[in-house]
Amino acid sequence: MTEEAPIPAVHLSAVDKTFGAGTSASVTALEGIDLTVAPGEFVSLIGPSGCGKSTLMRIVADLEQPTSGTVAVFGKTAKQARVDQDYGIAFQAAGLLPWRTVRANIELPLELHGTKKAQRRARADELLETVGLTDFANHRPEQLSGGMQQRVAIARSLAEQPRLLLMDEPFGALDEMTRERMQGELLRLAAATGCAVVFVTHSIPEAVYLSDRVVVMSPRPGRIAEIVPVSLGERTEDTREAGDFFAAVTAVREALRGHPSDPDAPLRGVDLR
Ligand SMILES: Nc1ncnc2c1ncn2[C@@H]1O[C@H](COP(=O)(O)OP(=O)(O)OP(=O)(O)O)[C@@H](O)[C@H]1O
Repeated sequence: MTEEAPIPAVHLSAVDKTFGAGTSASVTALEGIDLTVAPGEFVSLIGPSGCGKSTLMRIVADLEQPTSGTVAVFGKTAKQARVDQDYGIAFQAAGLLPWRTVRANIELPLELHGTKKAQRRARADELLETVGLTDFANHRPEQLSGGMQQRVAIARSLAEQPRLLLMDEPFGALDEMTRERMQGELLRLAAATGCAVVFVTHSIPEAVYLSDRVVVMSPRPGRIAEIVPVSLGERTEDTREAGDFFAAVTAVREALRGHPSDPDAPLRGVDLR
């Protein structure tokens, strides 16, 4: 008996997106995107500024509609998946409510879905501990550093234990040390909950460190130029120093440049460090 393939976390087929179609200001942001993300898989999107990474994430999150093509999230329409809270979102700007405490921000998605107070509190305590902010539960976002605010946003995105996390440059505002620590924490959380992650970044090493596959996009109109598989096994302190790690970084860099023989090709908006 053959085993049936599990329903993908995300399945995009022939997705195009044109903003302002039919006007003189028409912009084709995405063209012919085919992408499947398996349950529990970690996939990063990387590409030059304006290549449509955020647009792609917004389409999966049902915040934007494709001009053509189909989108399925756990086999459902993007809209149904949103209604069913199948995914958590942590996008660039932390998007916290300034008048709510850290705890109340983390509890918000649970509150909106009618979770009882005691359960909300218990879940928030757990998440505060996970992101190392227990001592700041009663602070307001403005009393925290940018990195701490990002961690609150990540805790909030995990509140409902989603099977899928959509993260658009969540670590962009963090200093290097905090960023590396958060990368480790994210991998631990993803492994512990088994959730799939789609992650936008401008950093090649970050994409390689985190991902099972790195999706390299071409300049606008954004197409998938190449998908680079990363087989580094379990990440440890030493992973970033390993030869395999540098080989994968080089593979992504070359895919971004289009071909290896053109080292000076422009890579606007991509951090090569
Ligand atoms: N709401 C919108 N209306 C019109 N054009 C848009 C809209 N949103 C995005 N675009 C255009 O679509 C293209 C892709 O934008 P998008 O933000 O998805 O790129 P990105 O790869 O995430 O860029 P960056 O790396 O700089 O964040 C850009 O040319 C942008 O100007």
